Amino acid sequence: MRQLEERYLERLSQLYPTIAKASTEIINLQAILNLPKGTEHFLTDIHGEYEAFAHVLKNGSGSVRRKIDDVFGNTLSSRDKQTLATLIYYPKEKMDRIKKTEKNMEDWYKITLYRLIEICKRTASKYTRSKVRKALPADFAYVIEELITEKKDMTDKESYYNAIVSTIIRIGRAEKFIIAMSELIQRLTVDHLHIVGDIYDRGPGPHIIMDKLMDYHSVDIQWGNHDVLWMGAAAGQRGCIANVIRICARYGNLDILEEGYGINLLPLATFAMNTYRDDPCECFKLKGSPNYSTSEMLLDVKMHKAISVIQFKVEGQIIKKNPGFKLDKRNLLHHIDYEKGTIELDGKEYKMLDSNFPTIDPKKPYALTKEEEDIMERLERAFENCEKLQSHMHFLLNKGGLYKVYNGNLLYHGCVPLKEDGNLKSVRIFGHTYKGKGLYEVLESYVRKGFYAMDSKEKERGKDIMWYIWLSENSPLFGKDKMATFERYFLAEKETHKEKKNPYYLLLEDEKVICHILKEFGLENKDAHIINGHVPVKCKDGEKPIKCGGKVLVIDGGFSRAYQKETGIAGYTLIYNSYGLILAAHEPFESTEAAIEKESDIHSDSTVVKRTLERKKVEDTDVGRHLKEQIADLEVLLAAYRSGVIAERL
Ligand SMILES: O=P(O)(O)OC[C@H]1O[C@](O)(COP(=O)(O)O)[C@@H](O)[C@@H]1O
Ligand SMILES: [Mn+2]
Repeated sequence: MRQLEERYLERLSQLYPTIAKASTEIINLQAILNLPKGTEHFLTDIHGEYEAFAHVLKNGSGSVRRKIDDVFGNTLSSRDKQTLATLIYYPKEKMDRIKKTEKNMEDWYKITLYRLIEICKRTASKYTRSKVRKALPADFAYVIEELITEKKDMTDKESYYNAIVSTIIRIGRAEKFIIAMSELIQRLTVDHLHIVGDIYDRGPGPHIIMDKLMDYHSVDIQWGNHDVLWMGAAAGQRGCIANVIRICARYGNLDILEEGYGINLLPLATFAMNTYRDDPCECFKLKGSPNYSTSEMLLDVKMHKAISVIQFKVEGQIIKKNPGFKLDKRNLLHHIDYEKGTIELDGKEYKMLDSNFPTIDPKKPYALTKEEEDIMERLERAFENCEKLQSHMHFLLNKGGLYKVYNGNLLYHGCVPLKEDGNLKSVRIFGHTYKGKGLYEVLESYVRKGFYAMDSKEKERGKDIMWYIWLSENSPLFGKDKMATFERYFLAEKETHKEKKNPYYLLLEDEKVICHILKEFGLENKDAHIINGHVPVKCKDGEKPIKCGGKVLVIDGGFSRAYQKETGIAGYTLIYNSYGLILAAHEPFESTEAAIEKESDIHSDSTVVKRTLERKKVEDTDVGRHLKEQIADLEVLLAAYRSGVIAERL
C-alpha cells in the first residue's frame, strides 16, 4: 500500500515537479471551487424534431433570455430584448433581415456590439479564464478576451473599447464578429447538456440531431427505448431493423434511412410493390402529413405493410429463440384464422381489419419467404456497414448509458420496474435475477456486449437484449405491459390497444417509494431528484410534470408533433443553474423561419422548482468533489516535498 502511494506521488511529481508548481495548482483549483456551479440543461424525447431541438439548444430553454434580462433590466424595452435574443440565436439570418430595413448599419453594429459584449461578460463571469479561453473562436480570441475582461484600473476604459469596436466595424469584420459573439454566448450559457433519451423516431431529423450532439461541448445521454432500438438495428438485430424501418415508414420518414444514412431500401420497395400491388393497405396509412406525392404515398404504405409483416415474423423467431424473455404471449400470427379473417385473443374472437397476407403460410406463420429472407439479409448488411450510423451509435455508446447519477440527481428515460406494492420488481435475465440498479447495470452491459463481445453467443444475447429493452414489460425503458403494435394495426377494438403502465407511474407521488429508488442508486440526500422522460405529460388534462413535492420531474420534452394534441403543449425541459431548478414549458415550435421573422421564442413559461438558499458553487458539485480530491493529493505531494520524502525536479 505504502509503495503504491509512493509510486502515485512520484507520478504526480512528474506533473507538478516543484513546490511552486504544486502550490499554484492548489490555488487554481481552490479558486475554481468557489465559482458558481455551471448551468445544466435537460432535454428528453426529442424524437427527430431537429428544428425545435436546435432552437431550444440556442435559447438554453430561456437561459439566454434570462441573461439579457439580468444585464439590461428595465433599460431596454421588451421588444428590443427579444430582438437581441433572436439575434443571439440566429445571428446570420437575423442580420440579413435587419440589413434590408436598417438605414444606419454602422450605428446598429456599434449598439449591438456593446450589448453583446455586456451579455458575454456576464455569461463568462461564471467560468475560469482558462475555460473561457478554450471556448473562444480562434479568429477573435484575443479581441474578445480584451473586451470581456474587466479593466478596473484603466482610466479611460471607454475610449479603449471604442477604439476596438470602431476598428472592427471599419475593417468590415462586424458581422463575423457578431456571429462569433452570439455563438460564444450560446456556448457559455449552458455548461453541460443531458439528453434523457429518445432522440430517434417519429420526426424527420434524428441524424441531424446526432451530428449536432457530436459537436456539442459537453453532453451525456441516457438512452431511450427508441435509441436502443436503433442501436440494435445498427448491430444487425433483425427485430430492431424491422421496427426501425416500420416506424420510419409509418411517419413518412424513409428519407432518414435512404438519404440520411444511405441505406438502400430498393429491395424492400420492389418487393412491397409486387406483393401488395392491388392491396390498398388501409391499415398502414401514414401518421402525420409528410410532403409526399400520391405515388410516393402509395409506395410508402406498401413498404409499411411489407416490413410490418416481416417484423411480426422475425419477432416471433426471436421470442422462440429466447424463452427466457417470456414474451410468448406476444406471438400472435398463429392465432389468426386466415380463412375467416379473425384472431382469437384471450378466448375472444376479433375480426381482423386486414386479411390479405400473401406471404404468410398458416402452417408456418413465422417463416420468412425466400424473398423476405433475402431482403432481411441485405438490410442487415446495410445497417452494419453504414459508417455514419455506426459513428452515431458509437457516440451513444461512449457518451451514454441506461442511467446516470449527476450532481445529486438520478436520470433515466423510463422507470424503475416496480411491483404493485412499490417494491423493486425482480426480473430474470439469461437465468439470473436482477432488480433496481442491478437490472439497469446488467442490461447496459449486454447492450455493450452486443457491439463488443468476442464470444459470439454473448454478442448475440447482447443484440437480442436491445430488442428486449425496446418492448419488454420488464424493461426500465419501456415500462408498459405490452407493446400493442399488432392490435393497433389490425383490430378496431380500442381496449386491445391499451398498454398498461408499470406501477412505477402510479406511485410517483409516494415519497417512500421514491426515496427507496433514490437510495437504491446511492442518493440519500434530501435534495436528490429523479428526472425522467418517456411519458407525455398531459398538461391539458391538468397533469403536472412536478411529482412527489418536487422530488420527481417528468419532463417529456414533447417535441414530437404527433403527440402535441395529446399533451396540449410541446413539453418541458429543465435547467439546473447555480440558483436552482427551473422547469420550462414550451409552446409548439412553428418553424425556424417564424422564430427569426416573428422573433417567436418557443419558451413560454418558467416555473422555479427549487431555489437554493445560497448560490450553488462548483464545490457543491461532482466536479467539485473530484477537485477537492485532487487538492488533497497535491497537499500530500507538497508535504512530501517539504519533508524531503520526494525531491523537487528542478
Ligand atoms: O404512435 P406510434 O408512434 O406508432 O407509437 C406508439 C408506440 O410507441 C410507444 O409509445 C413507445 O414509444 P415512446 O417511448 O415514445 O412512448 C409504444 O408504447 C407504442 O406502442
Ligand atoms: Mn420512450
